[in-house]
Amino acid sequence: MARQRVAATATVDLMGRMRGVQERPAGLTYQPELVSSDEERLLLTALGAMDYREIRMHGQVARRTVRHFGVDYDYGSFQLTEAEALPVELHEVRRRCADLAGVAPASFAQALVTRYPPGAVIGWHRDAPAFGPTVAGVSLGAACLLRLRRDTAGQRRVYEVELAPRSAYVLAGAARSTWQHSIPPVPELRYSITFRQLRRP
Ligand SMILES: O=C(O)CCC(=O)C(=O)O
Ligand SMILES: [Fe+2]
Repeated sequence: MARQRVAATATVDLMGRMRGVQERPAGLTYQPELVSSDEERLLLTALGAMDYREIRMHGQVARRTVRHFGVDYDYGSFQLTEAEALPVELHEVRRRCADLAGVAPASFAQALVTRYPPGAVIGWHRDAPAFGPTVAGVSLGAACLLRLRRDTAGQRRVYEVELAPRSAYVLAGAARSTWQHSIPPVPELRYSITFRQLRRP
């Protein structure tokens, strides 16, 4: 989603550990096994058959590709537009994410499917402010790391969680509004389905 430019300081040390003081972000929820292996297979089949669109930001094409449902997001103009409805295969996973997040399923107006081929990343960002205070995501395929960081009075706070296949996470509260997050290169093909609310005017 929209990202904010940050100072180019090294994120990890030579051992690949994040630099900074460990702190668990308030508002971060992690739930393993949100979907079963059988459900994951069906979802991967459905997602594998979809078409994806490239993301071009600042003239660069990202390795990851995306498909939006409900509400589309233009990465160049930051505009939201209506997109095709959520396919029926994704209704149950949206319901479970909404349960986990404690929101109404229909409030997740947008579903973003992201396809990460091996080596694809998402850089440091906060999700666009046009979206509401709760974001939830499901991971399918390869595991990856979700990194979080925030800077306070000259001190960087960091946190890292492994996103196992079939797991879900919620970013709410400070984890959504204050912390930035990123995903370092994924080892194998991974998909995420992330759900967002629209901010009320
Ligand atoms: O792939 C994910 O789980 C996270 C993606 C993400 O941070 C985003 O689309 O804003
Ligand atoms: Fe994000």
